[in-house]
Amino acid sequence: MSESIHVAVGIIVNPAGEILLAQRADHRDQGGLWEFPGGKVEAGETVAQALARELLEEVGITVSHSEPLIRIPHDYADRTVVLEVHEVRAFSGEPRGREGQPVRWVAPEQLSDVAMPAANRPIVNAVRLPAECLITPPLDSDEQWLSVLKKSLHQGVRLVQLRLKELAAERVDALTRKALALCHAHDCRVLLNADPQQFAHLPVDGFHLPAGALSRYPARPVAEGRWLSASIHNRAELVQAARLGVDLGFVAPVQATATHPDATPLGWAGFKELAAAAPFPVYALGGMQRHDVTLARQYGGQGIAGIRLFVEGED
Ligand SMILES: Nc1nc2c([nH]c(=O)n2[C@H]2C[C@H](O)[C@@H](COP(=O)(O)OP(=O)(O)OP(=O)(O)O)O2)c(=O)[nH]1
Ligand SMILES: [Mg+2]
Repeated sequence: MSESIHVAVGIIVNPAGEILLAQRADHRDQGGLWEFPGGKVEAGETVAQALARELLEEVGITVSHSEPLIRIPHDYADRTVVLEVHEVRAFSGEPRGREGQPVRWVAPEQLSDVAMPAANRPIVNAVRLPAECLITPPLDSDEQWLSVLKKSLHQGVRLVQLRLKELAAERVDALTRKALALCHAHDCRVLLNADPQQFAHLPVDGFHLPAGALSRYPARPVAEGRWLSASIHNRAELVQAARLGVDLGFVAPVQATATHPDATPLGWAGFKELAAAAPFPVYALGGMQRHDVTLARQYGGQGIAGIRLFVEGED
């Protein structure tokens, strides 16, 4: 295969939280589809430099600061691209299509309805997902479990993975419904760690699959429009998760953790390698503290996840 094409892609966010899209001209590859402005990284340029140059050329804005969001390798039939996606919130100038292309602002929740190149699906997921995810602790009592959830919601969590292992189906059902009522009142999305087919009737936002379950499904077991996430500990599981078309992954353990004392930590270097290869956003899991979010982003992750993230004084 020929060498991959590095592309600097800008998620330009306005003060209302909307994202700028531009339409590719019909005669170009991916013609007629909507894209995030950007273009090829030229020899000798950093991604940030290429992005600043492309955004000035294409939409007439001057970038003051950009932050890496996600890196997506993607094979098209005729070429391989690596999209280096940065978020741009600090810029001057009013964006306009300087090459005659139509541009428009779109709310993050509406991005999934726009026709975009295939490589953009994980980018849209990364834009829509928060930087922190709570995983619920082992269940001692319903009250204790729900109180951790409430406390975390008050601290701003916007994504929760409900872990209700080894419970009877009726208990999973009842607790999930209680958690959903709390979470949705706080605009927090809910992933249920349970069999997606068995619990398809629950109005959760998505399902989470443990790594050991990935090989059990011949195809994505969750309809489009609902999230699918997976636990990933190594390259082989990452490949399985990609085969199923998961939307997000939890890579673990990044650091030593009390819940899995026998597992060998990946370290940030191991996390970085898996994050770079993942064609979807990944959270760092295992021994995370809230301030690790900066490191996780730096190493190519979407952010951090953990059971004790929002409980003060613990890791
Ligand atoms: N800019 C941009 N490119 C994307 C997106 N999604 C996606 O698959 N691509 C692909 C399409 C192209 O093969 C490649 C980007 O190249 P480009 O055509 O924008 O490059 P460029 O601005 O430097 O244009 P040119 O001067 O080479 O014509 O990446 C996206 O959201 N934004
Ligand atoms: Mg371009």
